[in-house]
Amino acid sequence: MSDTIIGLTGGVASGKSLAESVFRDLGIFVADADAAARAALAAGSSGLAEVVAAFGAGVLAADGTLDRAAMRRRIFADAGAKRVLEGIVHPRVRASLQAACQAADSPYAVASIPLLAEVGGRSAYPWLRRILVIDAAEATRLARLQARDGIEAGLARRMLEAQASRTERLAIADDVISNDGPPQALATQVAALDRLYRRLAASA
Ligand SMILES: CC(C)(COP(=O)(O)OP(=O)(O)OC[C@H]1O[C@@H](n2cnc3c(N)ncnc32)[C@H](O)[C@@H]1O)[C@@H](O)C(=O)NCCC(=O)NCCS
Ligand SMILES: Nc1ncnc2c1ncn2[C@@H]1O[C@H](COP(=O)(O)OP(=O)(O)OP(=O)(O)O)[C@@H](O)[C@H]1O
Repeated sequence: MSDTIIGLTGGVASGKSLAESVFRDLGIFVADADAAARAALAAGSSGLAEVVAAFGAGVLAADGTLDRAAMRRRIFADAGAKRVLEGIVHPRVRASLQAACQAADSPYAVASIPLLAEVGGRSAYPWLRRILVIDAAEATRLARLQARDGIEAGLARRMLEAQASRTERLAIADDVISNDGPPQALATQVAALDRLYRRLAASA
Protein backbone atom coordinates (compact mmCIF):
# COMPACT_ATOMS: atom_id res chain seq x y z
CA MET A 1 0.00 0.00 0.00
CA SER A 2 1.69 3.19 -1.17
CA ASP A 3 0.31 6.72 -0.96
CA THR A 4 3.50 8.28 -2.27
CA ILE A 5 3.13 8.26 -6.04
CA ILE A 6 5.69 9.88 -8.32
CA GLY A 7 4.67 10.93 -11.85
CA LEU A 8 7.38 10.14 -14.43
CA THR A 9 7.26 11.89 -17.78
CA GLY A 10 9.42 13.07 -20.65
CA GLY A 11 9.23 13.62 -24.39
CA VAL A 12 9.51 10.86 -26.94
CA ALA A 13 12.91 9.10 -26.71
CA SER A 14 13.95 11.08 -23.62
CA GLY A 15 14.81 7.89 -21.72
CA LYS A 16 11.63 7.16 -19.74
CA SER A 17 11.85 3.41 -20.33
CA LEU A 18 15.46 3.38 -19.21
CA ALA A 19 14.56 5.32 -16.04
CA GLU A 20 11.62 2.96 -15.39
CA SER A 21 13.92 -0.06 -15.55
CA VAL A 22 16.30 1.53 -13.02
CA PHE A 23 13.42 2.22 -10.61
CA ARG A 24 12.25 -1.40 -11.03
CA ASP A 25 15.77 -2.67 -10.33
CA LEU A 26 15.67 -0.68 -7.09
CA GLY A 27 12.51 -2.59 -6.12
CA ILE A 28 10.01 0.15 -6.98
CA PHE A 29 6.63 -0.61 -8.54
CA VAL A 30 6.10 1.20 -11.86
CA ALA A 31 2.67 1.53 -13.55
CA ASP A 32 2.61 2.51 -17.21
CA ALA A 33 -0.03 4.77 -18.81
CA ASP A 34 0.49 3.33 -22.30
CA ALA A 35 -0.30 -0.18 -21.03
CA ALA A 36 -3.31 1.17 -19.09
CA ALA A 37 -4.55 2.90 -22.27
CA ARG A 38 -4.33 -0.37 -24.21
CA ALA A 39 -6.16 -2.24 -21.42
CA ALA A 40 -8.88 0.43 -21.40
CA LEU A 41 -9.75 -0.48 -25.00
CA ALA A 42 -9.18 -4.24 -24.82
CA ALA A 43 -11.65 -6.66 -26.43
CA GLY A 44 -14.82 -6.89 -24.34
CA SER A 45 -14.02 -3.76 -22.27
CA SER A 46 -16.55 -1.05 -21.43
CA GLY A 47 -14.10 1.42 -23.00
CA LEU A 48 -14.20 -0.35 -26.36
CA ALA A 49 -18.02 -0.44 -26.17
CA GLU A 50 -18.01 3.35 -25.66
CA VAL A 51 -15.65 3.83 -28.59
CA VAL A 52 -17.96 1.79 -30.84
CA ALA A 53 -20.95 3.81 -29.58
CA ALA A 54 -19.12 7.05 -30.41
CA PHE A 55 -17.40 6.14 -33.70
CA GLY A 56 -19.42 3.21 -35.08
CA ALA A 57 -18.50 -0.43 -35.62
CA GLY A 58 -16.30 0.63 -38.55
CA VAL A 59 -13.42 1.21 -36.07
CA LEU A 60 -13.29 -2.52 -35.33
CA ALA A 61 -11.05 -4.97 -37.17
CA ALA A 62 -12.51 -8.20 -38.53
CA ASP A 63 -11.74 -10.02 -35.25
CA GLY A 64 -13.73 -7.50 -33.18
CA THR A 65 -10.72 -5.74 -31.63
CA LEU A 66 -9.99 -2.05 -32.15
CA ASP A 67 -8.26 -1.26 -35.45
CA ARG A 68 -5.56 0.77 -33.71
CA ALA A 69 -3.77 1.88 -36.88
CA ALA A 70 -7.02 3.23 -38.36
CA MET A 71 -7.89 4.94 -35.07
CA ARG A 72 -4.44 6.51 -34.93
CA ARG A 73 -4.82 7.91 -38.47
CA ARG A 74 -8.26 9.23 -37.59
CA ILE A 75 -7.36 11.04 -34.36
CA PHE A 76 -4.27 12.69 -35.81
CA ALA A 77 -6.36 13.97 -38.74
CA ASP A 78 -9.34 15.15 -36.65
CA ALA A 79 -8.88 17.02 -33.37
CA GLY A 80 -12.55 16.49 -32.42
CA ALA A 81 -12.20 12.71 -32.76
CA LYS A 82 -9.01 12.84 -30.68
CA ARG A 83 -10.86 14.68 -27.89
CA VAL A 84 -13.72 12.14 -27.96
CA LEU A 85 -11.30 9.20 -27.76
CA GLU A 86 -9.32 10.87 -24.95
CA GLY A 87 -12.57 11.51 -23.08
CA ILE A 88 -13.14 7.76 -23.07
CA VAL A 89 -9.56 6.59 -22.44
CA HIS A 90 -8.03 9.14 -20.06
CA PRO A 91 -10.42 8.79 -17.08
CA ARG A 92 -9.86 5.02 -17.21
CA VAL A 93 -6.08 5.47 -17.42
CA ARG A 94 -6.09 7.81 -14.41
CA ALA A 95 -8.22 5.45 -12.29
CA SER A 96 -6.19 2.40 -13.27
CA LEU A 97 -2.82 4.06 -12.54
CA GLN A 98 -3.99 5.35 -9.16
CA ALA A 99 -5.41 1.97 -8.10
CA ALA A 100 -2.31 0.04 -9.23
CA CYS A 101 0.08 2.46 -7.51
CA GLN A 102 -1.91 2.56 -4.26
CA ALA A 103 -1.93 -1.25 -4.15
CA ALA A 104 1.84 -1.43 -4.71
CA ASP A 105 3.89 -2.99 -1.93
CA SER A 106 7.03 -0.92 -2.59
CA PRO A 107 7.83 2.10 -0.33
CA TYR A 108 6.57 4.43 -3.06
CA ALA A 109 5.30 3.90 -6.60
CA VAL A 110 6.01 5.47 -9.98
CA ALA A 111 3.27 6.26 -12.52
CA SER A 112 4.84 6.65 -15.97
CA ILE A 113 2.66 9.09 -17.94
CA PRO A 114 4.25 10.13 -21.27
CA LEU A 115 1.60 12.80 -22.02
CA LEU A 116 1.44 14.26 -18.51
CA ALA A 117 2.31 17.81 -19.64
CA GLU A 118 -0.10 17.61 -22.58
CA VAL A 119 -3.08 16.55 -20.41
CA GLY A 120 -2.67 19.36 -17.88
CA GLY A 121 -0.06 18.07 -15.44
CA ARG A 122 -0.96 18.12 -11.78
CA SER A 123 -4.49 19.41 -12.33
CA ALA A 124 -5.34 16.13 -14.12
CA TYR A 125 -3.38 14.04 -11.61
CA PRO A 126 -3.76 15.80 -8.22
CA TRP A 127 -2.68 12.65 -6.34
CA LEU A 128 0.89 12.79 -7.67
CA ARG A 129 3.25 13.65 -4.82
CA ARG A 130 5.99 14.83 -7.19
CA ILE A 131 6.54 15.06 -10.93
CA LEU A 132 9.84 13.83 -12.35
CA VAL A 133 10.77 14.91 -15.88
CA ILE A 134 13.39 13.05 -17.91
CA ASP A 135 15.03 15.75 -20.00
CA ALA A 136 17.44 15.61 -22.93
CA ALA A 137 18.37 18.05 -25.67
CA GLU A 138 16.24 17.82 -28.81
CA ALA A 139 19.25 16.85 -30.93
CA THR A 140 19.99 13.97 -28.54
CA ARG A 141 16.38 12.75 -28.64
CA LEU A 142 16.19 13.03 -32.44
CA ALA A 143 19.35 10.97 -32.85
CA ARG A 144 18.21 8.30 -30.36
CA LEU A 145 14.70 8.14 -31.85
CA GLN A 146 16.05 7.64 -35.37
CA ALA A 147 18.55 5.03 -34.18
CA ARG A 148 15.98 3.10 -32.11
CA ASP A 149 13.04 3.15 -34.54
CA GLY A 150 14.96 3.31 -37.83
CA ILE A 151 12.91 6.29 -39.03
CA GLU A 152 13.93 9.23 -41.16
CA ALA A 153 14.75 12.64 -39.70
CA GLY A 154 11.53 14.30 -40.93
CA LEU A 155 9.21 11.88 -39.13
CA ALA A 156 11.32 12.02 -35.97
CA ARG A 157 11.07 15.81 -36.02
CA ARG A 158 7.29 15.77 -36.54
CA MET A 159 6.89 13.40 -33.57
CA LEU A 160 8.79 15.83 -31.37
CA GLU A 161 6.79 18.79 -32.68
CA ALA A 162 3.45 17.04 -31.95
CA GLN A 163 4.30 16.97 -28.24
CA ALA A 164 4.66 19.57 -25.50
CA SER A 165 7.83 21.64 -25.73
CA ARG A 166 10.75 21.06 -23.44
CA THR A 167 9.92 24.33 -21.65
CA GLU A 168 6.27 23.35 -21.11
CA ARG A 169 7.32 20.00 -19.68
CA LEU A 170 10.00 21.44 -17.39
CA ALA A 171 7.39 23.90 -16.05
CA ILE A 172 5.50 21.03 -14.33
CA ALA A 173 8.63 19.35 -12.91
CA ASP A 174 9.51 19.04 -9.24
CA ASP A 175 12.55 16.95 -10.15
CA VAL A 176 14.52 16.78 -13.40
CA ILE A 177 16.90 14.07 -14.62
CA SER A 178 19.22 15.11 -17.39
CA ASN A 179 19.79 12.27 -19.84
CA ASP A 180 22.31 13.76 -22.24
CA GLY A 181 25.15 11.69 -20.83
CA PRO A 182 25.78 7.94 -20.70
CA PRO A 183 23.16 5.53 -19.26
CA GLN A 184 25.18 5.22 -16.04
CA ALA A 185 24.73 8.96 -15.40
CA LEU A 186 20.96 8.52 -15.62
CA ALA A 187 21.11 5.55 -13.23
CA THR A 188 23.07 7.62 -10.70
CA GLN A 189 20.44 10.39 -10.80
CA VAL A 190 17.61 7.88 -10.41
CA ALA A 191 19.36 6.35 -7.40
CA ALA A 192 19.69 9.79 -5.75
CA LEU A 193 15.99 10.53 -6.29
CA ASP A 194 15.11 7.05 -5.02
CA ARG A 195 16.70 8.00 -1.70
CA LEU A 196 14.67 11.24 -1.61
CA TYR A 197 11.40 9.46 -2.47
CA ARG A 198 12.00 6.79 0.20
CA ARG A 199 12.48 9.57 2.78
CA LEU A 200 9.29 11.31 1.61
CA ALA A 201 7.34 8.05 1.81
CA ALA A 202 8.67 7.32 5.29
CA SER A 203 7.57 10.74 6.56
CA ALA A 204 4.11 10.58 4.92
C1 LIG B 1 -5.12 6.04 -31.13
C2 LIG B 1 -4.59 4.74 -30.57
C3 LIG B 1 -5.67 3.67 -30.50
C4 LIG B 1 -3.45 4.27 -31.54
O1 LIG B 1 -2.87 3.10 -31.04
P1 LIG B 1 -1.40 2.62 -31.57
O2 LIG B 1 -1.16 1.28 -30.93
O3 LIG B 1 -1.38 2.70 -33.07
O4 LIG B 1 -0.36 3.68 -31.07
P2 LIG B 1 0.23 4.00 -29.60
O5 LIG B 1 -0.85 3.89 -28.58
O6 LIG B 1 1.47 3.21 -29.41
O7 LIG B 1 0.58 5.55 -29.79
C5 LIG B 1 1.59 5.94 -30.73
C6 LIG B 1 2.10 7.32 -30.37
O8 LIG B 1 1.08 8.29 -30.63
C7 LIG B 1 1.13 9.30 -29.64
N1 LIG B 1 -0.22 9.46 -29.08
C8 LIG B 1 -1.16 8.50 -28.83
N2 LIG B 1 -2.29 9.04 -28.34
C9 LIG B 1 -2.05 10.37 -28.29
C10 LIG B 1 -2.81 11.49 -27.87
N3 LIG B 1 -4.06 11.32 -27.40
N4 LIG B 1 -2.24 12.73 -27.96
C11 LIG B 1 -0.97 12.88 -28.44
N5 LIG B 1 -0.19 11.87 -28.85
C12 LIG B 1 -0.72 10.64 -28.76
C13 LIG B 1 2.12 8.91 -28.57
O9 LIG B 1 3.34 9.61 -28.74
C14 LIG B 1 2.40 7.45 -28.87
O10 LIG B 1 3.73 7.09 -28.60
C15 LIG B 1 -3.99 4.96 -29.15
O11 LIG B 1 -2.83 5.75 -29.22
C16 LIG B 1 -4.96 5.60 -28.17
O12 LIG B 1 -5.84 4.94 -27.64
N6 LIG B 1 -4.79 6.94 -27.96
C17 LIG B 1 -5.66 7.69 -27.12
C18 LIG B 1 -5.34 7.49 -25.70
C19 LIG B 1 -4.11 8.22 -25.27
O13 LIG B 1 -4.12 9.44 -25.12
N7 LIG B 1 -3.03 7.47 -25.06
C20 LIG B 1 -1.80 8.02 -24.61
C21 LIG B 1 -1.40 7.46 -23.27
S1 LIG B 1 -2.48 7.90 -21.94
N1 LIG C 1 21.85 7.89 -21.75
C1 LIG C 1 21.66 7.22 -22.90
N2 LIG C 1 22.70 6.96 -23.72
C2 LIG C 1 22.54 6.30 -24.89
N3 LIG C 1 21.34 5.84 -25.32
C3 LIG C 1 20.29 6.07 -24.56
C4 LIG C 1 20.36 6.76 -23.31
N4 LIG C 1 19.12 6.84 -22.78
C5 LIG C 1 18.28 6.22 -23.63
N5 LIG C 1 18.97 5.76 -24.71
C6 LIG C 1 18.42 5.07 -25.88
O1 LIG C 1 17.57 6.02 -26.52
C7 LIG C 1 16.36 5.40 -26.95
C8 LIG C 1 15.17 6.09 -26.25
O2 LIG C 1 15.18 5.75 -24.86
P1 LIG C 1 13.86 5.17 -24.18
O3 LIG C 1 13.24 4.11 -25.05
O4 LIG C 1 14.20 4.82 -22.77
O5 LIG C 1 12.97 6.50 -24.25
P2 LIG C 1 11.43 6.71 -23.94
O6 LIG C 1 11.33 8.07 -23.35
O7 LIG C 1 10.90 5.56 -23.13
O8 LIG C 1 10.81 6.68 -25.41
P3 LIG C 1 9.25 6.71 -25.89
O9 LIG C 1 8.72 8.05 -25.60
O10 LIG C 1 9.32 6.44 -27.36
O11 LIG C 1 8.56 5.60 -25.14
C9 LIG C 1 16.50 3.92 -26.63
O12 LIG C 1 16.97 3.26 -27.76
C10 LIG C 1 17.51 3.90 -25.51
O13 LIG C 1 18.22 2.69 -25.46
